[in-house]
Amino acid sequence: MYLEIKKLEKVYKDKIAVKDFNIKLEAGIYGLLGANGAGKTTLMRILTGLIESTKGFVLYNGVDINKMGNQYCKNIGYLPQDFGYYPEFTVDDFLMYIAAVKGLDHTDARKRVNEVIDIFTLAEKKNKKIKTLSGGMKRRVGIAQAILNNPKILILDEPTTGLDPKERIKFRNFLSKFSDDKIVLLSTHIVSDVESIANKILIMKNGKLIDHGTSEELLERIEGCVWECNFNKKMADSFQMKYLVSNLKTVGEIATCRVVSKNKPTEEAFEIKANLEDLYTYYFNKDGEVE
Ligand SMILES: Nc1ncnc2c1ncn2[C@@H]1O[C@H](COP(=O)(O)OP(=O)(O)OP(=O)(O)O)[C@@H](O)[C@H]1O
Repeated sequence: MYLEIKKLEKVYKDKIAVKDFNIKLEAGIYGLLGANGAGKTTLMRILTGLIESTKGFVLYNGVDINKMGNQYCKNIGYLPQDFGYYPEFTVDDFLMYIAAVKGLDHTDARKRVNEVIDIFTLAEKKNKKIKTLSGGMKRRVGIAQAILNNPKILILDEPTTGLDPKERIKFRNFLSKFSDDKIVLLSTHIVSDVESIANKILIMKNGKLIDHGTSEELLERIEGCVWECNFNKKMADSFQMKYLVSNLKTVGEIATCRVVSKNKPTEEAFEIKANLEDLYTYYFNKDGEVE
C-alpha cells in the first residue's frame, strides 16, 4: 500500500500554499513539521480529497485519487484542525452519527463505537454533551471519530493539541498499534511529539518539503554542530543576536545556551548530542547553512 505525491502544487489566488511536493508514503507514522502557514493543512486537505490541487497528482496504489471518488474516501480517516463537533450531541450519539455517515450499518456502528470508546477511555463521558467536555477530551472524541471506519490512511491535523502528558502517551501507544499496515500522517508544532510518535519526519517550509527521514537521519544534518555554553546572563541578548540558540536557561547570573553552529561559539563551549528542537531551530530560524 502506498500514497505517492507527485509534483503537487496548490495556489490560492496569488498565494502558493504547496509547491513542487514529492514523496511516496508507505505504511507507518509520518510526522509533518512546519511553522504556521507552511502549508501543512492545505497538503492534508488535498490528501483527504477535500480540496483539489492546482497541479500534480496524488496516487493511491498507483491510481489518481481524483478518479477514485468514494472508493478513495472509504480509506480515509481525518481529524481536521478545527474539529467541528456537534455541541448538543452526547459523545455516544455523535460517534454513532459519524459511523452512519461513514456508511456503517447499525450493528457494525454500535460495535465499532463501543471499541473506540474503549480505546480512548471515553466510557465515563459517553452520555455527556460534547459542549461540556474539556479541550483535551474533545480532541480524543475527534481522534475517535477519525478511526471509526478503520481507515487505511489516517490524517490528523494537530491531534495532540490540548492532550495532557498522560493522554499523549496513550495516543502514542494507540498509534503504534494502529499503524501496522496503515499510513498515518500527523501534523504538529510540538517537536517532542513527532520525535516520540513518528517513524519518519517530513519538514515543510513555505509550501515545500525541505527534508525528510527518520529522526536519526535528520539529526545527522547537524551532527557536530550543537554546543552548550555558559556565560554571564548579561551577555544573553548579544549572544542570541549572533548565534542560533535553540534553548536558553538562566540560573542566578549564569545563562546556559544550546547553540547550533558549525564553529565552536566560545572557547569554553562543548559539543552535545543534537535533538529535534535543534534541527527545528536550524531549519526555521535561518535560511542558509549551519554557521
Ligand atoms: N482558503 C485559503 N485561501 C487563501 N489562502 C489560504 C487559504 N488556506 C490557506 N491559505 C494560505 O496558505 C498558506 C498555507 O496555509 P496552511 O493553513 O496550509 O498552513 P499550515 O502549515 O497548516 O499553518 P498552521 O500551522 O498555522 O495551521 C498560508 O499562507 C495561508 O494563509
